[in-house]
Amino acid sequence: MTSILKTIYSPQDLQNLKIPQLQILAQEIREKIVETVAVTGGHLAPNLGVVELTLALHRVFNTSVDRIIWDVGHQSYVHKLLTGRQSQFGTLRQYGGISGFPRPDESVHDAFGTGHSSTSISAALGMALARDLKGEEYSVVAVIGDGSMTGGMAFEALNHAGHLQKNLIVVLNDNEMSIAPNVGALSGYLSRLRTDPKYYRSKDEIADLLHKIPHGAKLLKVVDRLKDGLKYLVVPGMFFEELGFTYLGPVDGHDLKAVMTLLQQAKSANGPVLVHVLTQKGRGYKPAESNPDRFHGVGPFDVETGNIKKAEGGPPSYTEVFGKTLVKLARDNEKIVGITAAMPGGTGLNLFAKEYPARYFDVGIAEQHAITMAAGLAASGYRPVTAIYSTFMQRAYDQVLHDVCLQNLPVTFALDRAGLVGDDGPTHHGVFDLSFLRNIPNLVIVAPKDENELQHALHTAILHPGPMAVRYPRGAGTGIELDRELKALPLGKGEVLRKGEDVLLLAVGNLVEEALKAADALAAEGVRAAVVNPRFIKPLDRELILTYARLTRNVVTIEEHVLMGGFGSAVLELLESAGLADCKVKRLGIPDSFVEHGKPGILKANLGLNAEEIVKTVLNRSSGVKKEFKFKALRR
Ligand SMILES: Cc1ncc(C[n+]2csc(CCOP(=O)(O)OP(=O)(O)O)c2C)c(N)n1
Ligand SMILES: CC(=O)[C@@H](O)[C@H](O)COP(=O)(O)O
Ligand SMILES: [Mg+2]
Repeated sequence: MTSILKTIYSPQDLQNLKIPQLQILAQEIREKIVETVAVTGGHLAPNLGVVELTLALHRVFNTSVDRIIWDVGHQSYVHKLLTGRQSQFGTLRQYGGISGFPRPDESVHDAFGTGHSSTSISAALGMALARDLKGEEYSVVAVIGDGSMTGGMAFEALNHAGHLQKNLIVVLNDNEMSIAPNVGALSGYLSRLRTDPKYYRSKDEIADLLHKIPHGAKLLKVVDRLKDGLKYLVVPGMFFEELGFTYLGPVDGHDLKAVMTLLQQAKSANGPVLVHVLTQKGRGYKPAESNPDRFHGVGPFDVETGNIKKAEGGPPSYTEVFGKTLVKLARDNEKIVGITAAMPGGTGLNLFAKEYPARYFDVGIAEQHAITMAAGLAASGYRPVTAIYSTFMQRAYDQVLHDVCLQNLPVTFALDRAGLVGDDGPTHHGVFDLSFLRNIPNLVIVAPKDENELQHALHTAILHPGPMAVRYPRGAGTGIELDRELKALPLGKGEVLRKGEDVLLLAVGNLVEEALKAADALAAEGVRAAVVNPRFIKPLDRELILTYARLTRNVVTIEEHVLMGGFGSAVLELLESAGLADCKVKRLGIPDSFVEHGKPGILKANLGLNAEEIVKTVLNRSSGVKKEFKFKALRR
């Protein structure tokens, strides 16, 4: 049988397909996504759940003019397949290939860039306002998941949109899952809408009911004369109705015809409309259906078995070491509480949740709330540990500054995924935290060089009487043996790992290992490089850094972070304050541009952030001429 998918070059090609053909197409799309993501890795389960919804959206709306904004955007693969990117689909999330998120620079059909959650309704409202100001006509649709609907921004936008009464459609894709099962009162409410038969009573049923009771007919007339008639008695989705939205649904999100009908109604309605669509995460691929959490974002896997390909017996991830250490620490300290913003698995806090359910809080996708709630707990004698990815902490800047640091409260910020995360790309690289945290008084920042130092850093943070951020990267640790006993790291003290007089290599976190490799290679070239692990980014080990800066008069800073305001900048500030402004300094890091997606190894090499590039930098600087150099890893 010829493939229908192969005949789809643009959404226009969907218009003449009949429902049975669209259903076959849905099956082909699922197969394409499964076979591709099995190789590239990516957000499998979210996409399998929105196949029919995306087809229906493209049948009812024309994305050459209408705007669809995909919240988070991790569920946009179907949309990409339907909008001219089929031939590039195999390059999904690969270096130089198409992104795993919507990107207006990739296609005119991508109306808005996303990656961080709960932005879609605000962006859609902005577009609706612009449309009306310009006197244009098109539909604006925000597609948002039930998890993303727990984010504060989504509520702020619903509140404003309901007030403005602009034409705007919000499609709520309700699969009862965030990455893990969704949490919160709203989630409970949606579940009641889904399952409680009284919410389904039709207007006719209620009319029948009223006719059966004494004076019911009179009551019916009165109610019908009210502004919104029976709606106030019977309409499901009252919460959204009260916010000023017309609520449509719930509808089975895998019933193409029903979804198209409802979207059509939404399109012709006046004012803001919320369409409640029920979908199944992972739909159509058994391993993902039965384990949607595991298949939310997944690495390469075997299609037949669903087994995820993972290097056996490799070192534990930083995340795992963090999770296990927290469990260990919590055993002796009942004041420790763990907080996640909808990422129990990703942050390793699931381990803590299992051991200490009463001291564990998943707040939903609500980083700002998580931090201020932690401040409240800390102000009441607890030791909250908030485990939030570096990139998502960007959301909570003021909460960190105003609610925690200004009051010098003992909150630990466990910043996972600090550095280049790889395939998720610019929306997710954790390369800004040092710049935005370093300037906040009272805050201590530690960047452990390996997973052993991470466990000690976490212990130190919990003992510290004020706020402390511990930043560590995505993925596997170095494989170093973990000390059995946890020890407190002396605050603001670094360590000398290699003595040398010619150049000082100052690397942050996991790049210390690259600096050591570089020092080995430099020694073979006759260059004596000192390697210092600063460990604390704030406060810096002033004495140690200045001693070696005076000795070498030649400093190279290395960080997987933007150069502006980062660690290298802190070193420059230190040198200047000590009258060493004339010391030679080269800062290696990320220039003033966003880093694309790709494997971290490729990205780091491009940025000069591996041992080989560090050596080249040092040799070229000391000789003053570009010297040929063949890198050979010597030890380690
Ligand atoms: C601000 C922010 N915090 C956390 C995340 C990580 N994250 C990505 S998708 C997701 C769950 C989204 O759930 P939902 O919106 O229901 O989409 P589904 O995957 O269920 O389709 C989370 C927590 C994020 N992208 N942005
Ligand atoms: C879409 C999103 O924000 C998350 O699913 C993210 O991709 C998870 O990243 P990790 O794979 O690093 O946990
Ligand atoms: Mg969901």
